[in-house]
Amino acid sequence: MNDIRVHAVESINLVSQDGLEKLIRILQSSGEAHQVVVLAPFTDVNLELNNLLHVAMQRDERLWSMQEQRFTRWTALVEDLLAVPAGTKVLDRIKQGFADMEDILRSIWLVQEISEGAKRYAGALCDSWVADIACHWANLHDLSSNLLGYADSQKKHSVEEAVLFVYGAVKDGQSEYAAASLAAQLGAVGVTFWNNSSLLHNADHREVPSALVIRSLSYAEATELSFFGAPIIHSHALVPAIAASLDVQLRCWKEEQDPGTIISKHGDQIEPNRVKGFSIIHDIALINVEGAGMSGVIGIASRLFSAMRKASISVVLISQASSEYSICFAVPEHEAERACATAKKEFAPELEAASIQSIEAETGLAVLAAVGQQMTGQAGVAGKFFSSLGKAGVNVIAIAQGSSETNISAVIKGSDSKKALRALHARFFLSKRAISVGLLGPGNIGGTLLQQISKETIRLKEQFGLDIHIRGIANSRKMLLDQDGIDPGDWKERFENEAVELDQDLFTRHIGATYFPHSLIIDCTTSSQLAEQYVSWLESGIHVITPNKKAGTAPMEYYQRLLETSMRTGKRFLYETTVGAGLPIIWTLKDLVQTGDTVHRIEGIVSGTLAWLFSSYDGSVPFSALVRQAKEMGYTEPDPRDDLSGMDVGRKTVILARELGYSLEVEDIPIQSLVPESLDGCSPSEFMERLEAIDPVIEAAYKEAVAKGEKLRYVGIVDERGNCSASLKSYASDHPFAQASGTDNVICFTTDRYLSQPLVIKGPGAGREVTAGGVFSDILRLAAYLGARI
Ligand SMILES: NC(=O)C1=CN([C@@H]2O[C@H](COP(=O)(O)OP(=O)(O)OC[C@H]3O[C@@H](n4cnc5c(N)ncnc54)[C@H](O)[C@@H]3O)[C@@H](O)[C@H]2O)C=CC1
Ligand SMILES: N[C@@H](CC=O)C(=O)O
Ligand code: NA
Repeated sequence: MNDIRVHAVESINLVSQDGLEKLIRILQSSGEAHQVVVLAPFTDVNLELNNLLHVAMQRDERLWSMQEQRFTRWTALVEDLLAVPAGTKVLDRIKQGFADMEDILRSIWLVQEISEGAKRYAGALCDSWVADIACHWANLHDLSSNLLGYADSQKKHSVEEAVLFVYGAVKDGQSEYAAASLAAQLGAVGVTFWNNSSLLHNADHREVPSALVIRSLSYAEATELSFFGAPIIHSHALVPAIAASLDVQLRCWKEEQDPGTIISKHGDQIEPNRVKGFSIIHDIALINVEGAGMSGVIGIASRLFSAMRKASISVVLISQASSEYSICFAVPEHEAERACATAKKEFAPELEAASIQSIEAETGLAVLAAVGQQMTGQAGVAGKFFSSLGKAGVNVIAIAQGSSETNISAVIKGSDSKKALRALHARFFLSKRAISVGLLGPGNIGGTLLQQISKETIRLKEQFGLDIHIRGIANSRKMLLDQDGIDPGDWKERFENEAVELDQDLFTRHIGATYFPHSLIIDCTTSSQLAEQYVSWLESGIHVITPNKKAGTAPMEYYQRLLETSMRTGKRFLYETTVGAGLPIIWTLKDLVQTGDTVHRIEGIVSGTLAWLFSSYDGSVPFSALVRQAKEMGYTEPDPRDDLSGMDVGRKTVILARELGYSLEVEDIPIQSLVPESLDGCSPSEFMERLEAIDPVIEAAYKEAVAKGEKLRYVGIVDERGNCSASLKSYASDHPFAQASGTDNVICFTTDRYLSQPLVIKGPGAGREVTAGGVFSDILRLAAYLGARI
C-alpha cells in the first residue's frame, strides 16, 4: 500500500498567510510521506466569480473596473505571499489567466449568456491560481510539491512528490467525493475531510452544549448518522471509501490539533458506548393512513410507498401498527400536502368504500434517532431511550427501528427537540456523577470556591468521575447562565460582559434541569429570603450546600420542614461551614449523637472575627482599625455588625443546640452586643464610617481584663439543658481559650465519653480559603452520597 493520504479541503480560505501556514503545519504533522490535497473552490472566490459573470451578461460597464480590482488584489496577494522568482512565475500565470478571463467575459458580454463550459473554465482558472500559490508556498517551506488538474489526476496511480495539489472541475461540496475516489484509486491509507465548521459531536452541539466529539464510527453508523441529518458527513462521499475499505477522518480546520473522528470498517467496536450519537431531522410531517379495512389486505403498503416513490416524495420513516389498522410515515414538512394528496388519489376507491377512513398529515414534528451498531440486540437501550424521553416530558408520537438495527427513531414534536436531545445526551453520555451546579453569591467565599473548583475539576473527573458543571452564577442583581458550564477559572470577565438581570425562578429551573443527573445550588450569601427557598429547591430535586446560617436559624417550624424534606426526598442539605467554617464541627457533633454519646455541654470560641480581634487587640491600635482589617481579610460577615453584635455567635450556638435536638429560636437567647446603641440603626456603610464609636467600649473591657491578668474572649455556650448564650468573658492566661491565636476557633464538647477531658476542636474558623475549602468538602461529601468513591 502506498504511503499516501488524501485531504479534501472544503470551504476553507487557503489564500491567506494564516491559511497557508496552517496547511503546511497540517501536512508536515501528517504521518504519511505523500499527501494529496484536493482543493474545493473557496466559496468567497466562487461567489465573486459568479457575480462577475453575471455583470458581464448584463453588459454592465462596471465589469472592467471590477476585473481590474480583482487583478490588483490577486497580484498584491501573490507579491505579499511569495518571494521572487516563485512569485514571478505565479504572477505570470495569473496574468495569462486574467487575459483568458477577459476573452470569456467578452464572449458572455456578446452572447448575453453564461454557458456551463464558461463557468467551469473560469472556476477552474481560479482554483488553479489557489493551487499554484499553495504549491509554491509548500515548496518554499521544504515540501516538494506539484499541482495537477482534476481530470489529469484520474490517470494517476502513484504520487512522487511530498504534496500534490489537485484543482479544478470539482463542484463545491463534491471535493470530498473526488478525494475519496482518488484515495481509492491511489491505494491511499486514508482520506481526511476538512471542514470549517465543527467536529462531529454525539448530538448537535448548538443544542446540547455538553455534546462530546465522536471518536470512531463504523461505515454503517456514519451513513445512518448522515441520513439523520448529522452535519459534516456526506454519505455519498463515503461510498468510494467504503468500497475500498479506506479509513476516513473527519477533522475541523478551526481545531487543527484535534484528531477528530475516524470512520472505518470496525469503528463500531472501538468506543465502549453502544449508542454513538443522536441526530435529529427537523421540519417533518407525519402522514397517517387509518382504516379498519386495511387489516390483512395484501399490497396496501406497497401501493402507498410506490405512489410516494412515483411522486418523488422521500419517506423518512415508516411505522405500522401490528394490527395493520394504520400506517404512518414521515415526510419533509414541505411535502406534507402533496404526500396526502398522492395517498388520497391512490386510495380513492378505498376512501370511497370507507375501508380507509382517513389520510391526514400532522405537521411541526421532528425525527429523533439514536445511532449505534452495537445497540443491536442489546436489551435495555430502547428502554433507556424511551424512558429518558418520558422523564423529560417528551411525548413520542411514532416509533421505528431500522431493520439494520443501527438506529432507533422516534417522531416527536419539533418544539420538544432540544429538550429531548439534552435528556438523551445526559442519560447516555454524561457521567452518572455529572452535577449541574448553581452558585449564588460569588463574593469572598463563593469567589474563592470557584477558584478552588477550577484547580481541581480535571482531577476530580479523572479520579472519581465527578463532573462539576457550574451552569449558573448569580449575585443579588445579575445572573450568568450557561447550558454547558461556565469555566470557574474565567467566570469574572464573562459575568461582567454577559450577565443579565437576576431572575430567581429561571435560575432555579436552569440549575434543576432534568437532563442533568444531579443538581446542586450553593448559597454563599447571607440572604434569609434565599434560605426560605431551600425547601422548594429540595422538593424540585436540587441538593443544597451552604455556609449561610439563615436556614439553620430560621423559625423551628421551617427548620424542621427543611430536615424532613431532605430526608423524604433524599436530596441533601449540607451546611458544615455554618459553624467553625471549614473545621469539622457539625459532622463531629452528628457522629457523637448518632453513635449514642450524650452531649452535655458545648462551649467555645466560634467567631473567627472576634477571635482575631481579641487576640490582636493590645490597646496600641484602635479596635475599629482592626475591625476594618478583619473585613478586608474576609473574616467578617458582609455586615460586620453581625459579628460585633454577637449575633453570629448566637446563631452558631443555636445551630449546634438544634443538632442536639433542642427546639429554640435565636430571639430567645441572651446575646451580648458590643455595638454601641448609637450605631444600631445605621446603614452598613455608615456603620463602617462611624466605627470609632466602638473603641471606648472595648478599651474599657480590655483594661478590666488586663487588671485581672486575664484575656478577653467572646464565647458561645450550649449548656446541659440546651440553653444557649453568647457573651464576652475574660479567661486566665492558662485557659485554652486564652491561648488561642489568630482566627482560631476552639470548641469543647463535654459528653458522656469525653467527660473529664472534653473533645476539643481547634483551628482557623474564618477566612476565604478555609471556608471555601469547607464548602468544597461538602460538595465531595455530596458526590460520595451520589456514588463517587471519594
Ligand atoms: N467569611 C467567612 O470567613 C465565612 C463566611 N461564612 C458565610 O458565607 C457567606 C458568604 O460570606 P462572604 O463571601 O464573606 O460574603 P460576601 O459579602 O463577600 O459575598 C456575598 C455575596 O452574596 C451576594 N448576594 C447577596 N444577596 C444575594 C441574593 N439574594 N441573591 C444572590 N446573591 C446575593 C452578594 O452580591 C455577594 O456576591 C455568609 O453567609 C457568611 O456567613 C461562613 C463561614 C465563614
Ligand atoms: N464572620 C464569621 C465567619 C464565619 O462564620 C466569623 O468571623 O466567624
Ligand atoms: Na465547620
